[in-house]
Formats: sequence, structure tokens, C-alpha cells
Amino acid sequence: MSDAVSSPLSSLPSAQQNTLLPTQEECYVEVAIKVPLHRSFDYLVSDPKLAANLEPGMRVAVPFANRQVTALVLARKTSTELPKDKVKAVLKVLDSAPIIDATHLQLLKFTARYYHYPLGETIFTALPKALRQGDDIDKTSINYIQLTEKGRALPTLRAKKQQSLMSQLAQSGKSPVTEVKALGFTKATIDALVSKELAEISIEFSSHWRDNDIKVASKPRLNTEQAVACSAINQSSGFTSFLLEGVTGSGKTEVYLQCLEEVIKQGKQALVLVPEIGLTPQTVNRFRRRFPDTPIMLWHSALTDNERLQTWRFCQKGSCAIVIGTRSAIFMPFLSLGMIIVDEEHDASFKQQDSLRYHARDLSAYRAQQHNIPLVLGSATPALETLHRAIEGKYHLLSLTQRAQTSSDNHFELIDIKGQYLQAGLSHASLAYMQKELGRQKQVMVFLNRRGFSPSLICHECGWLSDCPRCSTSATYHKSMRRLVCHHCGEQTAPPMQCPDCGSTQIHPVGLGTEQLEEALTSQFPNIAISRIDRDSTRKKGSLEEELERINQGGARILVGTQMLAKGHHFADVSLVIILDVDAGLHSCDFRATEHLAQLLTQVAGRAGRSGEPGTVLLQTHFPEHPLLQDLVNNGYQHFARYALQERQETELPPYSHLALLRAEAHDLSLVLRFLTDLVPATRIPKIQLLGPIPAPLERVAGKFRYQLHIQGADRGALHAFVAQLIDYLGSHKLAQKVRWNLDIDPIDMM
Ligand SMILES: Nc1ncnc2c1ncn2[C@@H]1O[C@H](COP(=O)(O)OP(=O)(O)OP(=O)(O)O)[C@@H](O)[C@H]1O
Ligand SMILES: [Zn+2]
Repeated sequence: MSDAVSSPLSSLPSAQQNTLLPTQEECYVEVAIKVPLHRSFDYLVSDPKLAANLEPGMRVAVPFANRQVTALVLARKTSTELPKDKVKAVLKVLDSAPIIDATHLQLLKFTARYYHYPLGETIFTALPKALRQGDDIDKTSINYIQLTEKGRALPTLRAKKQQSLMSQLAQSGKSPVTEVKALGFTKATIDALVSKELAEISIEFSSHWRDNDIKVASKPRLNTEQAVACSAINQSSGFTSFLLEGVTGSGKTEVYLQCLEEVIKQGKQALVLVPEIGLTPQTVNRFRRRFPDTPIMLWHSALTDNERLQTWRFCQKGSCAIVIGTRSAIFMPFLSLGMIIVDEEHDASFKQQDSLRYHARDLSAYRAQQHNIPLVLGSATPALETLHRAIEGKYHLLSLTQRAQTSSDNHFELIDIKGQYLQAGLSHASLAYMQKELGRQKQVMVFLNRRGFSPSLICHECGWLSDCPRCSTSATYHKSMRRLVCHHCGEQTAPPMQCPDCGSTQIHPVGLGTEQLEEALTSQFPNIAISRIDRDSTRKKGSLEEELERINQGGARILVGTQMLAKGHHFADVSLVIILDVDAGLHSCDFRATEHLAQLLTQVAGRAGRSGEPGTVLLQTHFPEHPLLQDLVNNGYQHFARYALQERQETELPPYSHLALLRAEAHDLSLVLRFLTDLVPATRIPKIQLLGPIPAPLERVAGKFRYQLHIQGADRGALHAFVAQLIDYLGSHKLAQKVRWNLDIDPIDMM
């Protein structure tokens, strides 16, 4: 940039003034603004000097609907179709250089197009909030913390937190302060170590790691399958996609680590996408321990806006070698991206379920192609979509069939609970297994995917149920809070002392949630420490980490939990896993339900027997003869998945066709129905099937009726062309103001 525009915040003269100046070639910019409109906007740049330096990817402030808003320049042009008296002028230029480059802008444009979401909204959703607001991109600097010489001697401190921060730093070396905070350490703890001169803070912005030899801690020798996978990935050139299908505990992470080593040794950066839940300190520490002096940063929902901007900048400047992040990390800028890894690629959390409904895994394929680099999708339970691509030969299939640390597979048993007396939700056989394993000083995990005390309250006299008044579902009883909570709309009420219908005081919980399970197991095993992990028990920042640490130290021997406990954790001492509510997923109307159930069961089961001897997995069910359960138990997920794919083919469901979902909701049911029914005749098109309007599986949430239209077609192009037309039509529909609607491309959750 020339000196003339050294201040990115310099104001421009207004359009009126400009008309008095001798006319040179006129300059306009086409910009994106965060509004729900499928279009861009033109503005005049009246100062020729500024105009000369404006580039796509820079932000400007513009007047829009009587306010000043931040906009992103998409293109410069010399004319506009707007009438002269209508065109407004850019008020300020906010950046001295583009904040995103052309490749990145192309990614965002693709995202908007593919998901049929307004471009401005897409761009501004993908930017950190500080940049969305128009803040100076250089407003934050990166703070690092590291132990001083005095600290490295690891003196014993009275304050436990400070002690644990010291050991953390001894392990991780110099770390960004944001990362240390992400692990649950407070500013007070950090300040205390600094004031005791045990740690010091420095500020920098460098990418020296790229020029230095990377330090790599000792690593295990890969087994043959791992070695084959690693060399296939490392020796690939350009854009190549891999599906690393490895049974739980087969050492996929080890493969990632050894591939990453090659990438960072070449001075390239890597993006590792993990599910929301998978971002445990355990995983992150494993990466940090392996590459002790390499800058590794985290990206997840708990970062503050400032931390977000820092991490984003850091990554863009190449100061960070590896980013481990949840789905929105797919929109991070990189100086030199060398590889993308998507761990647990089947996980539903990679799909955003509101506003911009993108799938980070699917976008990662586009991104890898843009950068011409390898993409590695890893899972023990690949999504059928991914498996299909591998079978078609679009992805290279790499298999890890053996567990890395045990010689044989887990032992599975289906426990028939029909007519059985259940104690604490557990059958006699399950309890006997528990006694035995606890007697051997092992850990036992009891899995129940339902939090709260009980999913409902019932009146014993008249059958009244604690239904949520605003949703077509019941409100869950939370005993410790003494509240009825609707898990769909969040409404909370006090549980009634008397039945609202008949006045009886005989109100009882029905059904089992993790809170009740913990209570029942406590009285069943009074001398054994129990740890419960679900959204309620881990609400406090850092409490999940604390609890996981407690489990790993052997501080708890019965682990009760929801799916938070299911994935990615490595508990060495768990020898028995009991899954209580297998049946719920067997009889759902969602065509993906069996796939998701099979994935969940396999992932939970994979927590057993991870080191030393194989573990035992018990599945309690009323339907032990069910083909899905039989297949899973006898042949494993790999077999089940290939069979399920055949079924999808026969029924022409994704991945053998493409799906979009138009959802509509309003308080008035007739409006919703009219809105959706109107479309059906208005939009008849060959090659596209419309199904609906049909009620969403949860027909009413927060007082609104929810209906949907399934749009299905074998040809992706035809489907997208149709959806684009539909959006035009919907935008001008007279009910569009009264009915809330959204479009979900490649939907995962049919709710
Ligand atoms: N080649 C190897 N030799 C010895 N140990 C190994 C090897 N590869 C992996 N391990 C160890 O085996 C355990 C499981 O490996 P890892 O966590 O990489 O598996 P994973 O497939 O990523 O697991 P999951 O997906 O089930 O969480 C870890 O403790 C890891 O250190
Ligand atoms: Zn509700």
C-alpha cells in the first residue's frame, strides 16, 4: 500500500463533493453486506487515490438503510447499473490490505451458492465477530506464556491450580495464553505464576517454526496397516482424498500425527477438524506433546471474540502450524495450508443446524481441492456418504482393522430385558458383570443418552404427563434443580406438588435419565466413586476437563454418561461398557436413524478394552433378534454399513439421491400448510420429487407448528437449479413474512 492510504480508517469525501471534481474514470465497488438478501450492492468510491488501492477482500463502511454498516469488497468496477442519483458512496475504507485473499473469497462464494444462503450473511458468519463489526484487524497481539528457569524446577506450591498450570506448561512449553485459558486456567492463576516469577509472558507474531527443525517427541513404531496408510498419504501429490477407516483404538490419531509431522517439516500448516465434543485436553495434549516447540492453536465455541481474532490472525500470518478446531475452523485463513484432517468425520456436529447450514466435512473437500492438498477423513464408523465415495473410488480407502494395543476384539453380548426386573435400569446379568469388573478394580461405563432425572413425570391416579405446553414433547424432570425443563424450547417450570388435572399428590417420575441412574448406582454401589458426565454436570467451564482427569487418575470407577462420554476418549481402565437405551433408535421414522445408532453403539463400545485385555460390551434391549443389532454384534460396523448402503440404493435415498429440506414454521398451523402446499403445483419440475408437506418429527416446538417439504432428486445439478428457483419464488410469496422458513441442503437432522 502507498503512504497516501496508510491509515485504513481514513474518511472519504462524500459523493456530492465528488461531482464537483474533474471527472476521471469512475470507480465503483460491488460489496457484500450482512443482510438476508441474495444479492450484492454497488457503491461509488469518489476519491481516485483510494479507489486505486481498493481490492476485493477489503472492508469498507457504507450507508445502508439509514445506518452505517461494514461491507466486504467483492470487486471493483467502472460502471454500475444503478441510476446515478441512487448510488451512494463508500464512507470509509477499513483495511489497508485485503483481510481475506481471493482463494478464501472463492470458498465463501462457493459456500453461499451451494447452501443457497445469502452471500453477505455467509461471508460475515465466517468472519470473527471483531472483523464483522469493523474492528481494526491488528487490534490484538498474541501473548505467550512459558515457565522461567525458576518455574522449570517445578517447586511445590500450595495453590493446586497454579501447580497444575506449572505442570501443564512444563509439558506444553511456550503456549499462547488463549490456549492456556482454554484448558480452564483463569487469568488470576496465570497472573499469580507470573508475579512469583515462575512464568513469563511475551508478545510476538512470528513464523520461525517454519525455518527451524521441528522437534518431535518419541513415537511408537507404526504397525503395518498404519505404515501403509501413512505412506499412502505422505506420498500422494496434489489434491487426494483418503478415508481412513479404522476400528476404535486402531491408532488413527497416530497416523494423523505422523502425517502431520511431514507436513510441518515442510513448513506447511495443517487444519485438524474435530467434533465439538472431541476437543478434550487429552487429544490436544497428545498433539502438543508430540510437537513440543510447534505452535498449535485451538478453535472452538468457548473462545472469546478477542481470542478468536487472535487465533484467526495468527493462522493467517503463518504463526501457527496446526489448528485443531470444531466445524467453523473450516473458514480459517491460512498462509500455506498443507493438509486437512477431519477426525470422526461421521459426526453430526460438523453440520451446522441453523442459519448457514454448512457441512464442514463437505467444505473441507472443496478447500483441499482449492489448495491442491491431501484430505484425510478418519472414522471407525464412516458416514454412509463417505463410504459410498470410497467404494466408488473417489476416495482412497485405507483400513486399520486391528486395535493398536490389544490383541483381540471386544466381546459383545445382547442382554434381553423383556419381562426382566431392572434395578437402577440394569438387568440382573448386567449387574453381575459390573460386580465382577469392579471387584477386579476395573472401571465400568454405563451409557444412557438421556440427561435429567426422568424424561417425564406422571400422575399415578389419572395419567397426567408433564408435557411441555409449547412443544409436542414432554418436559424432563431435573431433580437436583427441582425443575421441569423442556429440552427443545428451554422452558422451565417448578414440578407441581399436585396433579394439575385431578389434584392427586401421587406424582412420580417415569423413565430413566442419567441423574437418576447416578443416584440409583450410588445406592447400589455405596463404596464406589461415580462420575457422571453429561451437559448438566459439566456446565461450568473447565469442569469436563476436571472430571475426565479424575476418571483417568482412577478417582471414579463407575462412569455414567450421555454421548459426551461416547466419543474420542481414551480411558485405559474401562473393561466393561453397558449400553442401556439401545431400543430408542431402532424404531425411528428418520431414514438415518439406524446409521446413527450403529455409529453411536460402535463408538461407545469402543471405549472398552483400550489397553491390555479386550473388554466386554453389553447391550440391553427388548429386541435381541433385531437384524441391525445382530449384524452389528456379529459382523461389526464395516459389515453393517455396506449392507445399509445397499438398502439406501434400493430405496433411492442419499447417497444414491440428493436431498434438500424446506422447513416452515409459524404459530398458525393453517399458514404453514398453505405456504408449503402453494409451492407444490407452482414448482413442478422433471427429475425432482417433492414429498409433503409432512409434519417434522417434533411437530410443535416453542408454540410453533413445524412442517417440511422433502425435495429429492437423483441429479444434484437439477436439484440445485430447482432450489434456486424455489428461493426466488419464496422470497416474493405473500406469506413469506408470516411464516419462518429455511432451506437445508444435504440435511442430516430431519427434526
Ligand atoms: N503403532 C502403535 N504402537 C503402539 N501403540 C500405539 C500405536 N498406535 C497407536 N497406539 C496407541 O494406541 C492407543 C489408541 O490409538 P489412537 O488413539 O491413535 O486410536 P484411534 O483410532 O484414534 O482411537 P479412537 O478413534 O477409538 O479414539 C493410544 O494409546 C495410542 O498411543
Ligand atoms: Zn418446549
